[in-house]
Amino acid sequence: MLNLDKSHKAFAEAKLYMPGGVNSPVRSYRSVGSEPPFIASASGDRIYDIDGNEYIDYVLSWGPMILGHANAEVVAALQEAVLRGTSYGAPTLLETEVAKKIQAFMPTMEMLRMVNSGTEATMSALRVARGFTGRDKIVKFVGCYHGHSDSLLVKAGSGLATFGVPDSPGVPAGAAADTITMPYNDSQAIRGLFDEQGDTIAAVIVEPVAGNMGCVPPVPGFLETLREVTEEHGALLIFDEVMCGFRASAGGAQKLYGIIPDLTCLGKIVGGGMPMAVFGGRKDVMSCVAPAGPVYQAGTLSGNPIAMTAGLATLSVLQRDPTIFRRVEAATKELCEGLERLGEAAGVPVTVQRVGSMFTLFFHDGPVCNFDDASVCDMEAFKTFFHYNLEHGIYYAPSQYESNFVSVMHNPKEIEKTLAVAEEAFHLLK
Ligand SMILES: Cc1ncc(COP(=O)(O)O)c(C=O)c1O
Ligand SMILES: N[C@H](C=O)CCC(=O)O
Repeated sequence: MLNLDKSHKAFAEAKLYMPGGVNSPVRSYRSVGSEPPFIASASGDRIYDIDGNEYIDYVLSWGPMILGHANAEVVAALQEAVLRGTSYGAPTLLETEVAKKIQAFMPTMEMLRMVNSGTEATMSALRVARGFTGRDKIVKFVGCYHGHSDSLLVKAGSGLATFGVPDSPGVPAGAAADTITMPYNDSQAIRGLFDEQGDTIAAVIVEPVAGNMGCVPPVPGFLETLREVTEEHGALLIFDEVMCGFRASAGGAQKLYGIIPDLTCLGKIVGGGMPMAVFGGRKDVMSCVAPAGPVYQAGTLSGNPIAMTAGLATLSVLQRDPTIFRRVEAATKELCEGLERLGEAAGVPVTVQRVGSMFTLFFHDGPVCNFDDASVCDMEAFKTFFHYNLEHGIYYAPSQYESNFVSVMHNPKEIEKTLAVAEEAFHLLK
Protein backbone atom coordinates (compact mmCIF):
# COMPACT_ATOMS: atom_id res chain seq x y z
CA MET A 1 0.00 0.00 0.00
CA LEU A 2 1.30 3.41 -0.99
CA ASN A 3 2.29 5.50 2.02
CA LEU A 4 1.18 9.08 1.48
CA ASP A 5 1.17 10.20 5.12
CA LYS A 6 3.33 13.28 4.55
CA SER A 7 1.35 14.24 1.44
CA HIS A 8 -1.95 13.95 3.33
CA LYS A 9 -0.60 16.20 6.06
CA ALA A 10 0.75 18.69 3.53
CA PHE A 11 -2.60 18.71 1.70
CA ALA A 12 -4.50 19.41 4.92
CA GLU A 13 -2.24 22.39 5.57
CA ALA A 14 -2.35 23.62 1.96
CA LYS A 15 -6.15 23.64 2.12
CA LEU A 16 -5.96 26.24 4.89
CA TYR A 17 -4.24 28.65 2.54
CA MET A 18 -5.31 27.83 -1.01
CA PRO A 19 -8.77 26.93 -2.33
CA GLY A 20 -8.92 23.15 -2.42
CA GLY A 21 -5.25 23.11 -1.42
CA VAL A 22 -4.05 23.64 -4.98
CA ASN A 23 -3.27 26.28 -7.56
CA SER A 24 -5.05 24.52 -10.41
CA PRO A 25 -8.13 22.35 -9.80
CA VAL A 26 -7.11 19.27 -11.81
CA ARG A 27 -4.25 18.65 -9.36
CA SER A 28 -6.56 18.08 -6.42
CA TYR A 29 -7.51 14.42 -7.19
CA ARG A 30 -11.05 15.28 -6.09
CA SER A 31 -12.40 13.62 -9.24
CA VAL A 32 -10.79 10.32 -8.37
CA GLY A 33 -11.88 10.53 -4.74
CA SER A 34 -8.45 10.74 -3.17
CA GLU A 35 -5.65 13.16 -2.38
CA PRO A 36 -2.61 14.02 -4.48
CA PRO A 37 0.97 13.08 -3.72
CA PHE A 38 2.98 16.24 -3.04
CA ILE A 39 5.96 16.28 -5.35
CA ALA A 40 9.47 16.89 -4.06
CA SER A 41 11.51 16.51 -7.24
CA ALA A 42 11.60 15.09 -10.73
CA SER A 43 14.25 13.75 -13.06
CA GLY A 44 14.01 12.14 -16.48
CA ASP A 45 10.79 10.14 -16.68
CA ARG A 46 10.35 10.00 -12.89
CA ILE A 47 8.78 12.14 -10.22
CA TYR A 48 9.31 11.67 -6.49
CA ASP A 49 6.91 12.63 -3.74
CA ILE A 50 7.62 13.90 -0.24
CA ASP A 51 6.90 10.43 1.23
CA GLY A 52 9.74 9.00 -0.85
CA ASN A 53 7.55 7.28 -3.45
CA GLU A 54 8.78 7.16 -7.04
CA TYR A 55 6.54 7.20 -10.11
CA ILE A 56 6.96 6.85 -13.86
CA ASP A 57 5.40 10.12 -14.94
CA TYR A 58 2.92 10.29 -17.83
CA VAL A 59 1.59 13.71 -16.82
CA LEU A 60 4.88 15.52 -17.42
CA SER A 61 3.56 18.77 -15.95
CA TRP A 62 0.50 18.35 -18.22
CA GLY A 63 2.62 18.11 -21.33
CA PRO A 64 5.64 20.41 -21.37
CA MET A 65 8.42 18.03 -20.35
CA ILE A 66 8.98 16.25 -23.68
CA LEU A 67 12.72 16.05 -22.92
CA GLY A 68 11.99 14.57 -19.50
CA HIS A 69 12.35 16.39 -16.19
CA ALA A 70 15.49 18.37 -15.39
CA ASN A 71 17.09 17.95 -18.80
CA ALA A 72 20.79 18.70 -18.30
CA GLU A 73 21.03 21.24 -21.11
CA VAL A 74 17.93 23.14 -20.06
CA VAL A 75 19.02 23.18 -16.41
CA ALA A 76 22.53 24.42 -17.28
CA ALA A 77 21.11 27.20 -19.45
CA LEU A 78 18.77 28.26 -16.63
CA GLN A 79 21.54 28.22 -14.03
CA GLU A 80 23.57 30.58 -16.16
CA ALA A 81 20.59 32.78 -16.98
CA VAL A 82 19.47 33.47 -13.40
CA LEU A 83 22.86 34.95 -12.63
CA ARG A 84 22.16 37.63 -15.24
CA GLY A 85 18.91 38.66 -13.51
CA THR A 86 15.43 37.23 -13.75
CA SER A 87 13.43 39.96 -15.46
CA TYR A 88 14.13 43.33 -17.05
CA GLY A 89 10.81 44.41 -18.57
CA ALA A 90 12.80 45.46 -21.63
CA PRO A 91 13.64 43.85 -24.98
CA THR A 92 16.30 41.14 -25.13
CA LEU A 93 18.10 39.28 -27.90
CA LEU A 94 16.66 36.06 -26.49
CA GLU A 95 13.11 36.89 -27.52
CA THR A 96 14.03 37.18 -31.19
CA GLU A 97 16.05 33.97 -30.94
CA VAL A 98 13.03 32.14 -29.55
CA ALA A 99 10.75 33.66 -32.19
CA LYS A 100 13.09 32.44 -34.94
CA LYS A 101 13.17 28.94 -33.46
CA ILE A 102 9.39 28.79 -33.24
CA GLN A 103 9.12 29.93 -36.84
CA ALA A 104 11.58 27.25 -37.93
CA PHE A 105 9.25 24.59 -36.51
CA MET A 106 6.06 26.35 -37.56
CA PRO A 107 6.46 28.61 -40.59
CA THR A 108 2.86 29.86 -40.28
CA MET A 109 4.04 31.92 -37.28
CA GLU A 110 5.02 34.85 -39.49
CA MET A 111 4.83 37.16 -36.50
CA LEU A 112 4.20 36.32 -32.89
CA ARG A 113 3.89 37.59 -29.35
CA MET A 114 5.06 35.91 -26.18
CA VAL A 115 2.80 35.72 -23.15
CA ASN A 116 2.85 33.85 -19.82
CA SER A 117 0.17 31.17 -20.15
CA GLY A 118 -1.99 29.34 -22.64
CA THR A 119 -4.97 31.22 -21.24
CA GLU A 120 -3.40 34.53 -22.17
CA ALA A 121 -2.46 33.26 -25.62
CA THR A 122 -5.99 32.16 -26.58
CA MET A 123 -7.65 35.16 -24.96
CA SER A 124 -5.34 37.52 -26.84
CA ALA A 125 -5.69 35.65 -30.14
CA LEU A 126 -9.45 36.08 -29.92
CA ARG A 127 -9.12 39.79 -29.22
CA VAL A 128 -6.89 40.14 -32.25
CA ALA A 129 -9.35 38.17 -34.39
CA ARG A 130 -12.20 40.38 -33.24
CA GLY A 131 -10.16 43.54 -33.81
CA PHE A 132 -9.05 42.42 -37.25
CA THR A 133 -12.47 41.33 -38.51
CA GLY A 134 -14.57 43.91 -36.66
CA ARG A 135 -16.91 41.07 -35.61
CA ASP A 136 -17.78 39.78 -32.13
CA LYS A 137 -18.90 36.17 -32.38
CA ILE A 138 -16.54 33.30 -31.88
CA VAL A 139 -17.02 29.57 -32.27
CA LYS A 140 -15.55 26.96 -29.94
CA PHE A 141 -16.16 23.24 -29.63
CA VAL A 142 -17.78 21.36 -26.77
CA GLY A 143 -15.11 19.64 -24.67
CA CYS A 144 -12.25 21.77 -25.96
CA TYR A 145 -10.45 23.77 -23.29
CA HIS A 146 -8.62 26.96 -24.12
CA GLY A 147 -7.78 28.19 -20.63
CA HIS A 148 -9.95 30.08 -18.22
CA SER A 149 -10.74 33.43 -19.82
CA ASP A 150 -14.43 34.39 -19.57
CA SER A 151 -15.55 33.99 -23.15
CA LEU A 152 -13.94 30.56 -23.45
CA LEU A 153 -15.29 29.02 -20.24
CA VAL A 154 -18.28 27.66 -22.06
CA LYS A 155 -18.88 23.91 -22.39
CA ALA A 156 -15.20 23.46 -21.73
CA GLY A 157 -13.21 20.28 -21.19
CA SER A 158 -10.34 19.50 -18.80
CA GLY A 159 -11.03 20.41 -15.15
CA LEU A 160 -14.45 21.84 -15.96
CA ALA A 161 -15.61 18.58 -17.51
CA THR A 162 -13.91 16.62 -14.74
CA PHE A 163 -15.73 18.53 -12.02
CA GLY A 164 -19.01 18.70 -13.95
CA VAL A 165 -19.05 22.51 -14.26
CA PRO A 166 -18.59 23.11 -17.99
CA ASP A 167 -19.67 26.74 -17.51
CA SER A 168 -18.33 28.67 -14.52
CA PRO A 169 -20.22 30.93 -12.14
CA GLY A 170 -18.65 34.36 -12.24
CA VAL A 171 -18.64 34.58 -16.02
CA PRO A 172 -21.09 37.39 -16.86
CA ALA A 173 -23.75 36.28 -19.34
CA GLY A 174 -22.59 39.09 -21.63
CA ALA A 175 -19.02 37.78 -21.72
CA ALA A 176 -20.13 34.43 -23.06
CA ALA A 177 -23.03 35.68 -25.19
CA ASP A 178 -20.91 35.85 -28.31
CA THR A 179 -19.45 32.37 -27.85
CA ILE A 180 -21.14 29.77 -30.04
CA THR A 181 -20.44 26.15 -29.10
CA MET A 182 -20.53 23.33 -31.62
CA PRO A 183 -19.94 19.58 -31.42
CA TYR A 184 -16.35 18.53 -32.16
CA ASN A 185 -15.75 16.60 -35.36
CA ASP A 186 -19.13 17.52 -36.86
CA SER A 187 -18.46 19.13 -40.24
CA GLN A 188 -22.10 19.24 -41.20
CA ALA A 189 -23.08 21.21 -38.11
CA ILE A 190 -20.35 23.76 -38.69
CA ARG A 191 -21.36 24.20 -42.34
CA GLY A 192 -24.95 24.77 -41.21
CA LEU A 193 -23.82 27.38 -38.69
CA PHE A 194 -21.73 29.26 -41.24
CA ASP A 195 -24.57 29.13 -43.80
CA GLU A 196 -26.77 30.90 -41.26
CA GLN A 197 -24.45 33.37 -39.55
CA GLY A 198 -20.98 32.99 -41.06
CA ASP A 199 -20.66 36.68 -41.88
CA THR A 200 -20.97 37.64 -38.19
CA ILE A 201 -18.29 35.27 -36.94
CA ALA A 202 -14.83 36.64 -36.10
CA ALA A 203 -13.08 33.32 -35.51
CA VAL A 204 -13.28 29.62 -34.97
CA ILE A 205 -10.95 28.42 -32.23
CA VAL A 206 -10.20 24.72 -32.06
CA GLU A 207 -7.81 22.24 -30.53
CA PRO A 208 -6.84 20.61 -33.84
CA VAL A 209 -6.12 17.52 -31.82
CA ALA A 210 -8.38 17.74 -28.80
CA GLY A 211 -6.60 16.87 -25.59
CA ASN A 212 -8.95 18.19 -22.95
CA MET A 213 -11.76 15.66 -23.32
CA GLY A 214 -9.06 13.04 -23.43
CA CYS A 215 -7.13 12.69 -26.66
CA VAL A 216 -9.53 12.98 -29.59
CA PRO A 217 -8.09 13.28 -33.10
CA PRO A 218 -9.92 15.23 -35.77
CA VAL A 219 -11.88 12.97 -38.13
CA PRO A 220 -10.85 13.28 -41.79
CA GLY A 221 -12.45 16.37 -43.31
CA PHE A 222 -13.18 18.21 -40.04
CA LEU A 223 -10.21 20.60 -40.03
CA GLU A 224 -10.51 20.98 -43.81
CA THR A 225 -14.14 22.08 -43.35
CA LEU A 226 -13.15 24.59 -40.69
CA ARG A 227 -10.54 26.03 -43.06
CA GLU A 228 -13.00 26.20 -45.95
CA VAL A 229 -15.91 27.84 -44.15
CA THR A 230 -13.80 30.39 -42.32
CA GLU A 231 -12.09 31.37 -45.55
CA GLU A 232 -15.39 31.60 -47.43
CA HIS A 233 -16.89 33.88 -44.79
CA GLY A 234 -13.92 36.08 -43.86
CA ALA A 235 -13.55 34.59 -40.37
CA LEU A 236 -10.19 33.58 -38.89
CA LEU A 237 -9.20 30.04 -38.02
CA ILE A 238 -7.29 29.78 -34.74
CA PHE A 239 -5.49 26.56 -33.90
CA ASP A 240 -4.99 26.19 -30.18
CA GLU A 241 -1.88 24.05 -30.22
CA VAL A 242 -0.98 24.79 -26.60
CA MET A 243 -1.11 21.04 -25.98
CA CYS A 244 -0.68 19.39 -29.36
CA GLY A 245 2.08 21.69 -30.64
CA PHE A 246 5.35 19.70 -30.72
CA ARG A 247 3.30 16.62 -29.71
CA ALA A 248 1.21 15.83 -32.79
CA SER A 249 4.40 16.34 -34.81
CA ALA A 250 7.44 18.61 -34.77
CA GLY A 251 5.37 21.16 -36.67
CA GLY A 252 2.24 20.53 -34.62
CA ALA A 253 -1.17 19.41 -35.82
CA GLN A 254 -1.07 21.96 -38.63
CA LYS A 255 1.91 20.17 -40.18
CA LEU A 256 0.53 16.69 -39.51
CA TYR A 257 -2.82 17.41 -41.17
CA GLY A 258 -1.60 19.98 -43.69
CA ILE A 259 -3.98 22.77 -42.69
CA ILE A 260 -2.77 26.35 -42.40
CA PRO A 261 -4.54 28.34 -39.68
CA ASP A 262 -4.58 32.13 -39.57
CA LEU A 263 -3.42 32.21 -35.96
CA THR A 264 -1.84 29.62 -33.68
CA CYS A 265 -1.50 29.47 -29.90
CA LEU A 266 1.39 27.58 -28.35
CA GLY A 267 2.25 26.87 -24.72
CA LYS A 268 3.63 24.05 -22.58
CA ILE A 269 6.64 22.65 -24.53
CA VAL A 270 7.47 26.03 -26.05
CA GLY A 271 8.37 27.29 -22.57
CA GLY A 272 10.39 24.24 -21.58
CA GLY A 273 8.55 23.98 -18.25
CA MET A 274 8.49 27.70 -17.47
CA PRO A 275 5.38 29.93 -17.65
CA MET A 276 5.47 30.97 -21.29
CA ALA A 277 3.11 30.79 -24.24
CA VAL A 278 2.78 32.38 -27.64
CA PHE A 279 0.17 33.51 -30.10
CA GLY A 280 0.95 34.37 -33.66
CA GLY A 281 0.38 33.73 -37.31
CA ARG A 282 -0.43 35.84 -40.37
CA LYS A 283 1.65 39.00 -40.51
CA ASP A 284 -1.26 41.18 -41.64
CA VAL A 285 -3.34 39.96 -38.70
CA MET A 286 -0.55 40.21 -36.10
CA SER A 287 0.29 43.70 -37.31
CA CYS A 288 -2.92 44.79 -35.56
CA VAL A 289 -1.31 44.14 -32.17
CA ALA A 290 -0.12 47.14 -30.15
CA PRO A 291 2.14 49.02 -30.55
CA ALA A 292 2.24 48.13 -34.28
CA GLY A 293 -1.55 48.38 -34.38
CA PRO A 294 -4.54 49.28 -32.20
CA VAL A 295 -5.40 45.94 -30.54
CA TYR A 296 -4.02 46.21 -27.01
CA GLN A 297 -2.13 43.36 -25.42
CA ALA A 298 0.67 43.56 -22.84
CA GLY A 299 2.51 41.78 -20.03
CA THR A 300 5.02 42.86 -17.35
CA LEU A 301 6.78 39.48 -17.41
CA SER A 302 6.09 38.58 -21.04
CA GLY A 303 9.19 37.36 -22.82
CA ASN A 304 11.12 37.27 -19.54
CA PRO A 305 14.66 35.94 -19.86
CA ILE A 306 14.17 32.87 -17.68
CA ALA A 307 11.19 31.52 -19.60
CA MET A 308 12.92 32.44 -22.86
CA THR A 309 16.02 30.56 -21.81
CA ALA A 310 14.10 27.39 -20.93
CA GLY A 311 12.11 27.62 -24.16
CA LEU A 312 15.17 28.30 -26.29
CA ALA A 313 17.15 25.44 -24.75
CA THR A 314 14.24 23.01 -25.19
CA LEU A 315 13.58 24.01 -28.79
CA SER A 316 17.32 23.91 -29.55
CA VAL A 317 17.59 20.32 -28.34
CA LEU A 318 14.52 19.36 -30.35
CA GLN A 319 15.85 21.09 -33.46
CA ARG A 320 19.31 19.60 -33.22
CA ASP A 321 18.03 16.06 -32.87
CA PRO A 322 14.89 15.52 -34.93
CA THR A 323 14.99 11.80 -34.04
CA ILE A 324 13.57 12.83 -30.67
CA PHE A 325 10.09 13.20 -32.16
CA ARG A 326 10.36 9.81 -33.86
CA ARG A 327 11.60 8.14 -30.70
CA VAL A 328 8.98 9.68 -28.42
CA GLU A 329 6.24 8.79 -30.86
CA ALA A 330 7.51 5.21 -31.21
CA ALA A 331 7.53 4.78 -27.41
CA THR A 332 4.01 6.21 -27.15
CA LYS A 333 2.79 3.90 -29.93
CA GLU A 334 4.28 0.87 -28.22
CA LEU A 335 2.67 1.82 -24.93
CA CYS A 336 -0.74 2.52 -26.47
CA GLU A 337 -0.79 -0.67 -28.52
CA GLY A 338 0.18 -2.61 -25.41
CA LEU A 339 -2.53 -0.99 -23.29
CA GLU A 340 -5.20 -1.75 -25.88
CA ARG A 341 -4.01 -5.33 -26.33
CA LEU A 342 -3.97 -5.98 -22.57
CA GLY A 343 -7.39 -4.40 -22.06
CA GLU A 344 -8.87 -6.55 -24.80
CA ALA A 345 -7.17 -9.69 -23.47
CA ALA A 346 -8.74 -9.03 -20.06
CA GLY A 347 -12.14 -8.45 -21.66
CA VAL A 348 -12.27 -4.82 -20.47
CA PRO A 349 -13.82 -2.47 -23.04
CA VAL A 350 -11.11 0.10 -23.73
CA THR A 351 -10.11 2.36 -26.59
CA VAL A 352 -6.68 3.94 -26.62
CA GLN A 353 -6.42 7.10 -28.72
CA ARG A 354 -3.09 8.62 -29.60
CA VAL A 355 -1.70 11.35 -31.79
CA GLY A 356 2.10 11.66 -31.77
CA SER A 357 3.16 11.53 -28.13
CA MET A 358 -0.17 12.33 -26.45
CA PHE A 359 -2.73 9.66 -25.60
CA THR A 360 -5.74 8.66 -23.53
CA LEU A 361 -6.93 5.25 -22.43
CA PHE A 362 -10.72 5.53 -22.58
CA PHE A 363 -12.89 3.03 -20.77
CA HIS A 364 -15.17 3.04 -23.78
CA ASP A 365 -16.00 0.42 -26.34
CA GLY A 366 -15.23 2.07 -29.67
CA PRO A 367 -13.84 5.39 -30.81
CA VAL A 368 -14.29 8.61 -28.88
CA CYS A 369 -15.00 11.35 -31.43
CA ASN A 370 -16.50 14.10 -29.30
CA PHE A 371 -17.45 15.13 -25.79
CA ASP A 372 -20.65 13.06 -25.73
CA ASP A 373 -18.61 9.92 -26.43
CA ALA A 374 -16.06 10.84 -23.76
CA SER A 375 -18.72 11.46 -21.15
CA VAL A 376 -20.20 7.95 -21.38
CA CYS A 377 -16.89 6.28 -20.50
CA ASP A 378 -16.92 3.99 -17.48
CA MET A 379 -15.63 6.47 -14.89
CA GLU A 380 -15.61 3.90 -12.07
CA ALA A 381 -13.36 1.60 -14.11
CA PHE A 382 -11.13 4.60 -14.82
CA LYS A 383 -10.82 5.34 -11.10
CA THR A 384 -9.95 1.75 -10.21
CA PHE A 385 -7.35 1.61 -12.97
CA PHE A 386 -5.93 4.99 -11.98
CA HIS A 387 -5.54 4.13 -8.29
CA TYR A 388 -4.01 0.72 -8.93
CA ASN A 389 -1.45 2.34 -11.20
CA LEU A 390 -0.60 5.12 -8.77
CA GLU A 391 -0.11 2.61 -5.99
CA HIS A 392 2.26 0.70 -8.23
CA GLY A 393 4.33 3.68 -9.31
CA ILE A 394 2.62 4.75 -12.53
CA TYR A 395 1.47 8.36 -12.57
CA TYR A 396 -1.34 9.07 -15.05
CA ALA A 397 -3.55 12.16 -15.28
CA PRO A 398 -6.28 11.86 -12.62
CA SER A 399 -9.19 12.27 -15.03
CA GLN A 400 -10.70 10.51 -18.01
CA TYR A 401 -11.00 13.97 -19.61
CA GLU A 402 -7.25 14.52 -19.90
CA SER A 403 -4.40 13.42 -22.12
CA ASN A 404 -1.23 11.70 -20.97
CA PHE A 405 2.22 12.32 -22.38
CA VAL A 406 5.48 10.50 -23.05
CA SER A 407 9.00 11.96 -22.96
CA VAL A 408 12.20 10.99 -24.69
CA MET A 409 13.36 9.60 -21.33
CA HIS A 410 10.69 6.88 -21.27
CA ASN A 411 12.67 3.93 -22.55
CA PRO A 412 11.54 0.36 -23.35
CA LYS A 413 12.13 -0.79 -19.77
CA GLU A 414 9.76 1.86 -18.42
CA ILE A 415 7.14 1.02 -21.05
CA GLU A 416 7.44 -2.66 -20.17
CA LYS A 417 6.98 -1.91 -16.46
CA THR A 418 4.00 0.33 -17.23
CA LEU A 419 2.37 -2.42 -19.26
CA ALA A 420 2.99 -5.02 -16.57
CA VAL A 421 1.17 -2.83 -14.02
CA ALA A 422 -1.63 -2.14 -16.52
CA GLU A 423 -2.12 -5.86 -17.02
CA GLU A 424 -2.64 -6.38 -13.29
CA ALA A 425 -5.00 -3.39 -13.16
CA PHE A 426 -7.10 -4.72 -16.05
CA HIS A 427 -7.43 -8.05 -14.24
CA LEU A 428 -8.97 -6.23 -11.28
CA LEU A 429 -11.63 -4.91 -13.66
CA LYS A 430 -12.53 -8.23 -15.27
C1 LIG B 1 -5.33 23.34 -25.50
C2 LIG B 1 -5.10 24.24 -24.33
N1 LIG B 1 -5.27 25.55 -24.47
C3 LIG B 1 -5.07 26.41 -23.46
C4 LIG B 1 -4.67 25.94 -22.23
C5 LIG B 1 -4.48 26.93 -21.13
O1 LIG B 1 -3.12 26.99 -20.80
P1 LIG B 1 -2.65 27.49 -19.35
O2 LIG B 1 -3.04 26.43 -18.38
O3 LIG B 1 -1.18 27.64 -19.52
O4 LIG B 1 -3.35 28.78 -19.10
C6 LIG B 1 -4.48 24.58 -22.03
C7 LIG B 1 -4.06 24.02 -20.73
O5 LIG B 1 -4.33 24.39 -19.68
C8 LIG B 1 -4.69 23.70 -23.10
O6 LIG B 1 -4.52 22.40 -22.97
N1 LIG C 1 -5.86 20.07 -19.18
C1 LIG C 1 -5.18 21.16 -18.57
C2 LIG C 1 -4.15 21.63 -19.51
O1 LIG C 1 -3.89 21.13 -20.52
C3 LIG C 1 -4.59 20.73 -17.28
C4 LIG C 1 -3.69 21.74 -16.63
C5 LIG C 1 -4.39 22.58 -15.62
O2 LIG C 1 -5.45 23.12 -15.89
O3 LIG C 1 -3.82 22.72 -14.53
